[in-house]
Amino acid sequence: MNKQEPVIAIKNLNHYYGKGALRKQILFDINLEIYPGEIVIMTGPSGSGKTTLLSLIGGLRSVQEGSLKFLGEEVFGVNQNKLVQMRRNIGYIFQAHNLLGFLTAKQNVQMAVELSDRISQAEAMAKSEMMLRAVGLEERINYYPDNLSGGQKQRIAIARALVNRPPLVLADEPTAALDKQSGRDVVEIMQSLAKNQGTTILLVTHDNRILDIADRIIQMEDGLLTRNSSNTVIQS
Ligand SMILES: Nc1ncnc2c1ncn2[C@@H]1O[C@H](COP(=O)(O)OP(=O)(O)OP(=O)(O)O)[C@@H](O)[C@H]1O
Repeated sequence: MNKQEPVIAIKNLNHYYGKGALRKQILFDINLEIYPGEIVIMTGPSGSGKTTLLSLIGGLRSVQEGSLKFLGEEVFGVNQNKLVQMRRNIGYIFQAHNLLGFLTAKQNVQMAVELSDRISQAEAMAKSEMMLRAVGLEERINYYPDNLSGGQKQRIAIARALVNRPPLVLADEPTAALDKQSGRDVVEIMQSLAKNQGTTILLVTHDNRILDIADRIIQMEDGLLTRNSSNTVIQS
């Protein structure tokens, strides 16, 4: 696997918040490579810099210092247009799943297809239905998010993130609001879809119960990457 070109290659990355006397370094000399098809889980205490690193990798913040390559292309120094283009190749799954309440499950997923592809509405609809079936929501495609459980909403968010088959999916605490079983279901769906599509997943979590789905676990502490090793948890 490591012979392939990395999806993400980070070298000597630093990041700061604030200006002047209030400027504070948050990330310190991060070095990290993530390869196609890998599932990487990032753990670490609150405030250690996980979300900051995830948002840099996701093109949601500009890189201030160091090198970050996405699919072989340098992200440091690029303009906002380039960042927007980069985001089209990334699926995002966040804790507050950001579904639009006035759209049904199917319309929420379909919107992501229509935004990124120049395909017909019929095709977009078919793709969305197929994806919602893949996450086990075939009975709920015409429901509005308000009438669905937390786990079901998170599954729509997964369908939306994966429907365009992006090379990279970023997930920030995708199970935080879910009970044990729903959390498990959600990550197993992500895992199997990712393995089928060859998608790379980087997932931030405090949830120790899902560590076994990772190929690799990395840990942040006080802005430093303190662990970067293959997962030794027995895979179920
Ligand atoms: N926009 C911001 N402006 C200033 N400081 C910030 C900003 N965002 C985060 N921070 C600070 O940067 C540090 C790292 O925050 P970050 O959200 O990356 O940590 P985290 O590991 O994701 O935490 P959590 O697990 O609680 O989400 C914290 O000390 C936080 O207070």
